[in-house]
Amino acid sequence: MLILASASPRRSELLKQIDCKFVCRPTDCAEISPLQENNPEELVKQNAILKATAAVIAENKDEVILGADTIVAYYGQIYGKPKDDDEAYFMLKNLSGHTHQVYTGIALVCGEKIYYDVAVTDVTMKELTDAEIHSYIKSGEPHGKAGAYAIQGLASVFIKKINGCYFNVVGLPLSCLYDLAKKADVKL
Ligand SMILES: Cc1cn([C@H]2C[C@H](O)[C@@H](COP(=O)(O)OP(=O)(O)OP(=O)(O)O)O2)c(=O)[nH]c1=O
Repeated sequence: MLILASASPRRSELLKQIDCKFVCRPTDCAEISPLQENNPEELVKQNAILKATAAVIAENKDEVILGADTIVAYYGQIYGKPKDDDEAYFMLKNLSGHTHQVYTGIALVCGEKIYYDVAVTDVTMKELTDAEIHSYIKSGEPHGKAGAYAIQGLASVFIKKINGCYFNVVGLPLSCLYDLAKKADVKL
């Protein structure tokens, strides 16, 4: 049985999209912050592993547990989920008119073994006016999204170009997960 160690509705939706049977088991584990680890690839890898291992139940040894973590990286800065509207404004103002990277780490815990991988996608955002940013923040969509936007939502009209996996940006790089599951000999 696959366990999704996540509260993200996006991750659930993406797993359903590939007809995967799973159960959600979100945890409240302490994550590593960008202040502790400023390498984006390392940060999402470690947090994906932390989330997956936190969901392990010792007696259920045959479970396979999936954890994931998504962040936005722009010019040496790492943006997670904005804590309030001001931080959302700061992130969107900086991302406006530029190309940034979205990193998602995925980890599969299978008994004693841990398999992991990291996907990265370049996303180019249009130049946004202050009015556009404020009206977008008012929609509430930035809340709970790394980098304060959702490519799959209202922010889709702000996206000029992407290079890499779209599903990675939404929170779960599906082709990367497929390859990792094959490596781990797990059926999705
Ligand atoms: C950039 C971007 C991020 N996101 C979301 C995906 C993730 O849910 C979220 C990043 O936060 P995460 O900390 O990766 O995940 P989460 O807190 O939502 O869920 P959990 O830790 O329980 O697994 O940002 C989008 O939905 N669309 C986007 O375009």
